[in-house]
Amino acid sequence: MASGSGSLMWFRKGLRIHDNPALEYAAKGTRFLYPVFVIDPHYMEPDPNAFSPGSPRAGLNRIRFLLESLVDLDLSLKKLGSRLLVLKGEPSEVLIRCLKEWDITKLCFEYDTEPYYQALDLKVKTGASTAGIEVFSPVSHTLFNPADIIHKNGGRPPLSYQSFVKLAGQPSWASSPLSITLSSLPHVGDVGSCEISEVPTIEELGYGESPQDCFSPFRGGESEALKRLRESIADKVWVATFEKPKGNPSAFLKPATTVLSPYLKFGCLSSRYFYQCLQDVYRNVKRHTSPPVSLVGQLLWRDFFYTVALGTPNFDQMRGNRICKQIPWNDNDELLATWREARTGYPWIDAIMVQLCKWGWMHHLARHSVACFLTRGDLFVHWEKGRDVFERLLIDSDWAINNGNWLWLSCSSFFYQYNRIYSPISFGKKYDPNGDYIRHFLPVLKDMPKEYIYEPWTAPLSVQTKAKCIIGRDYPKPVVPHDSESKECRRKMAEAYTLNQKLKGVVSEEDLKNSRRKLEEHPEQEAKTKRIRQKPVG
Ligand SMILES: Cc1cc2nc3c(=O)[nH]c(=O)nc-3n(C[C@H](O)[C@H](O)[C@H](O)COP(=O)(O)OP(=O)(O)OC[C@H]3O[C@@H](n4cnc5c(N)ncnc54)[C@H](O)[C@@H]3O)c2cc1C
Repeated sequence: MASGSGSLMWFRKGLRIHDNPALEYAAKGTRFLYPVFVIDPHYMEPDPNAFSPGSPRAGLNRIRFLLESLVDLDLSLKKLGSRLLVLKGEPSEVLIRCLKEWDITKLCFEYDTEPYYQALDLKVKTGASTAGIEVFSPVSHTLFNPADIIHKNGGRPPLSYQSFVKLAGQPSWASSPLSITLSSLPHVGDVGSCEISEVPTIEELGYGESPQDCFSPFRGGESEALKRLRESIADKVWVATFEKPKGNPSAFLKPATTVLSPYLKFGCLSSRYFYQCLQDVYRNVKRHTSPPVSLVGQLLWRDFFYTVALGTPNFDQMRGNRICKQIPWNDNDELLATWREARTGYPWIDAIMVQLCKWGWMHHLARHSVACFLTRGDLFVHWEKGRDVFERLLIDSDWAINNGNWLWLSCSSFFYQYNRIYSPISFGKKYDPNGDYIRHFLPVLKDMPKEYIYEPWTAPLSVQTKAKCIIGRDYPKPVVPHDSESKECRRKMAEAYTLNQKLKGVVSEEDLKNSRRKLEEHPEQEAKTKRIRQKPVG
């Protein structure tokens, strides 16, 4: 048995010292404090069969970002007289063993709305409570408590941003300053026989040399988050005039938005602290933009999706999800692979997918473009498949926000104007006529003249030869012809919407099969699909 009673602070997200109510409570009135992070092999161990380096659930960039965040947290804890205890294994088993071994009387961790954590936390809470251990699990990942908003709305989540904002009002904590610094923490007690390690390196986790083409420019950790936040808010005019969706999705040397999403995802940055800093800027300028387009408006979008996700059973799938339109998406894995592997033949789409793979982050409108292209715009592939790719590769991958935005972009929920399709050619050209973004992420096209950079298959052979890029050999021809396929997608969406209306959201498997068959039996469409599979256009 270890040296006496103490508190255990279980870090999962919330990888920070500032504004961390669970950590503060854990540190209060205790002799020993055990700050713990459990490495779940399921999340971290390499998957040799994955299409790109990483584990089954996370790409290498996000694993690296997490490890960097843990190293930074450990350093901060050390400055306060403590350290991070890293353990490995199934988290609930590891935790319950530690609680016993260290004679813990108080267990603290941030409340999490994700289904994975809801199930895990229930196991841990039950184990701890049965042993008479106090459990403190405050809501501090979001501005509001999503459960409070659902309660205020009579037990159902608000389904529009406007109604969400109205219900939410001002956050209760906003009027008093948040706890930003801690001067010291209680020591770590005896760790007994528990196997503790330092934060592992990416190599120690079993990943070989990091491939050069998978290296995000964004470093993880609270220190980096606070630095980035300070830099973002230093330009008061920029903050005051911020308006989304305005902004250039192709800006990569200096992105048009804050790139704070991965830090918010892991809780290296408190969304509440971010919110207070923005309010401070607003107080010091004559006028500023407002939700939904302002920066505070972006944080409210985040809370909106957290609230709907918590209150919607099966939020992350089409089947059994009452807010999701039932659409007979195709399961064409070949089409999916061309999209995922940046082989669609549309440089704007492929460059974005390369940025996803290399950086794990892209601008919001770039995400719009590729999500629309995969689903209702061109390929008509199921949004859940695109969601999975984003979920694994984004460094800011966030269960509620990612699913919410895929539902949105595929016109399955929240947004229903399926006639408005992003052109994979003209949309990017509007922002970047020279195609610098494409040239950077797709160097094979770097010498293609600007007239052809968005449609290289239209370049005469002499131009392709001069640019050292023959279409169909060095870079693919378009996987589908956008003009006709987008028309076809609109037709399928119209048909699916009519069916959904008829069925009022209750669709049986049989109905779905029938509707899929109807679409496939359309002779005109069948002929076209065959033509496309055999011979890509261009
Ligand atoms: C298909 C698709 C999938 C997406 N998946 C994710 C995801 O997994 N994780 C994620 O954080 N964002 C996701 N987004 C939302 C958005 O694209 C990113 O939050 C944003 O681009 C992050 O960049 P930023 O931090 O510079 O944003 P900023 O514009 O600087 O906004 C500040 C913060 O507000 C929040 N925010 C901004 N836009 C949104 C939005 N539309 N919905 C919810 N919160 C928002 C983010 O936390 C962001 O960091 C997705 C968007 C699409 C279209």
